[in-house]
Amino acid sequence: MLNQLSIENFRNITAMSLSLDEGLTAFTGDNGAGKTSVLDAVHLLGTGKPFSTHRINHVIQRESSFVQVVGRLSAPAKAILGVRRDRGGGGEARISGTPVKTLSELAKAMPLVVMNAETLNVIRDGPEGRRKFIDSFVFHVEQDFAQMSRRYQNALKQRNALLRDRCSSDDAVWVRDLAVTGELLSAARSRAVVSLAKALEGVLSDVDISLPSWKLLQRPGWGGGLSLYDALSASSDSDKQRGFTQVGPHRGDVVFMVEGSPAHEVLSRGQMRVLMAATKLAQARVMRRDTGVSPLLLVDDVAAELDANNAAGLFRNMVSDGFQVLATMVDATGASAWTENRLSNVFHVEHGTIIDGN
Ligand SMILES: Nc1ncnc2c1ncn2[C@@H]1O[C@H](COP(=O)(O)OP(=O)(O)OP(=O)(O)O)[C@@H](O)[C@H]1O
Repeated sequence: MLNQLSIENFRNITAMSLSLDEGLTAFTGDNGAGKTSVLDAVHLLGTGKPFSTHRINHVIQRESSFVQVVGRLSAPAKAILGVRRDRGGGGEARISGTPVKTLSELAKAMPLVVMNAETLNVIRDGPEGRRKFIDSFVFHVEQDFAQMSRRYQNALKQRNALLRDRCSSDDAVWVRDLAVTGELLSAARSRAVVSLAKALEGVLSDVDISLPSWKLLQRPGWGGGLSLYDALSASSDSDKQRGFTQVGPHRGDVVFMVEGSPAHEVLSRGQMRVLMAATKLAQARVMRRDTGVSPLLLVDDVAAELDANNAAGLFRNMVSDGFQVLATMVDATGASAWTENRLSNVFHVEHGTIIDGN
């Protein structure tokens, strides 16, 4: 659990220090007050990167040369996490004073699940967001996934560089590496999809969301019942002509099917967001079950994306499941009722400052 948080120079937050509790903590305030920035700063602390942008300079406060976030954890182990990023590109991340070797150490120390407009719209948006979603989930539940994924991405980069430079005669070693690591990645995604679908059934019934008959499917990124090695060989001439690798898990997808069709053809936008919010809660449940560590839920303005009943059901379940939840909302009138008065704190934010907490 995250007990204490200090943020320096993050967007419009010059300096903020907070004590946090278990259960639901709400950040309220007007548009542009700095609510999302608090959650995004926690994301920087847990992953080394903000969720709002790929460019760290965009979140470093104007006129400042660095951003820094420090958090004190009481569980799964007592630890102090600290991340500092500099405008010039430098920075460091530490866990209890020791510099981390890879940012994934932060994610293991403080696993996060993010629900925001971007993550709730992945069913409607392109496959890249869905791959990112499933991979960030697999990363937590499968030990070797990060290493395997890095090896696959490296082989892909090397082979694509050869294909681009028309030197593909030398690509055999990379094709073998792609085939081996790609099959393993795909199998890991497949296992994740099965456990996610099972947990999602539970969430839908707990929250009382009814959907027409649905399935969650993994598309591996190559077809025809071939091994990846055979698919890469079959696509080799075409890859050489086009200058890039056209088959493999980097072209895979995770698709919700509803009544036999892709969900985005059948469901309303709101229904897709509800389904995805439920899927994120399912993800949190599986992460806790499989790793023994409760993820921290960052829930950004989700009440605005869902109808009152579904929002109430989801928040009630997040809290009764025992997750620590940090959520932004314009005001907290609904939140207290949703959580049956177990709202642990409300911080009112104005101009990047907490002006009221209770
Ligand atoms: N690099 C920066 N330096 C200073 N201020 C910034 C920087 N980047 C963004 N801001 C400002 O930070 C403020 C905080 O935005 P944030 O998204 O946290 O607001 P919010 O309270 O979540 O609002 P909303 O309800 O509209 O989502 C915005 O007013 C934005 O203009």
